[in-house]
Amino acid sequence: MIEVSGLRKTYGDFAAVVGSDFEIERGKIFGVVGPNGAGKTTTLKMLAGLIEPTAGTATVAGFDAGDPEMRHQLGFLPEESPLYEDMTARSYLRFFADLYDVPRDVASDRIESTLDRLDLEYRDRRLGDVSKGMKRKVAIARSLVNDPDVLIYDEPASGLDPLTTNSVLDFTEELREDDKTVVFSAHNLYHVESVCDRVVIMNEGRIIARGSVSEIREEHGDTSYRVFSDTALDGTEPTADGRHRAVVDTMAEVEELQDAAKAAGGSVTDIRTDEPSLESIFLELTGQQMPSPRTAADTAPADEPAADRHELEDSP
Ligand SMILES: Nc1ncnc2c1ncn2[C@@H]1O[C@H](COP(=O)(O)OP(=O)(O)OP(=O)(O)O)[C@@H](O)[C@H]1O
Repeated sequence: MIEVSGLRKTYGDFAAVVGSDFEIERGKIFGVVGPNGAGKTTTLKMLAGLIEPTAGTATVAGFDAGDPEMRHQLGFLPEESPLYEDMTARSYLRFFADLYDVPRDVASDRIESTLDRLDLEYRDRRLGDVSKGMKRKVAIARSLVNDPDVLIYDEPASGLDPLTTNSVLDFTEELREDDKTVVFSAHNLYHVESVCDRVVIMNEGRIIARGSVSEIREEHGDTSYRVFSDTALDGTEPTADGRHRAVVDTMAEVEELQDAAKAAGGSVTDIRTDEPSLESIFLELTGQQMPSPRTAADTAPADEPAADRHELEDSP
């Protein structure tokens, strides 16, 4: 559904996106994760045809990104989405449905069912008087008025309270059931962990990791195993409950301990796997702390871009 090859965007001698390659299948949810200034918005805007790549290609639903035909297949949610404050949710969404020439009765059903699924109250209240979370939900509903196949959401859950964040992420996940293809960006891995089929982690314009979150955990984190035996072995320490414990990094070492316990006339009684935390993976990959899960920390001001990105090996 989406194919990206060698996608690059430079501003003068500064590379916002250095050269991305990825593919997204129809009906999948794809996360673009990274700290401030990583190049997420630039990537998403190139996919949506809103900015032109310096090099490389992006194809969406068979069209070049930027082809006006592609726009009919696409719903885009910008990071900041100011709404017409004097309109109500209903009138605002009907207005956008008219712009897309959606027949009135179809639009009405679609809008009401989307707002039901988003659990949006106060549909006839002035948008200037509703909460930030409700505004975000209305902006999400707007992305769906033309029933597009592809949705591109820039930080859909950023800066929202935890309840609304969950509701927006759950809704995003549900779009898969409608066979929508969704690309969305987030500052941290928590926001994408349960929702995305695959993710790319970007830093300083580059994709630095890709796969499912569990694949990324496996590849980039240090899994360790706590092995408990009923016999003292080389490398074990006694525990308070009378057992003996060793901590090892590989399954081969676990097996060695099992063999050693057997040879000593005992056995391994328990093996616990300690998965690497998402924070440690993020820190290792990006050199930056991951913002706390689902908090307003997502709205923290952007860091300065790294200076060394000005020394481009791949300037046009
Ligand atoms: N029009 C522009 N001119 C110059 N530099 C730009 C422009 N747009 C973006 N940049 C720079 O490109 C880099 C990537 O920006 P981008 O908005 O894609 O990052 P991001 O990952 O979406 O960050 P955030 O999480 O803060 O939204 C940033 O350093 C930004 O300052």
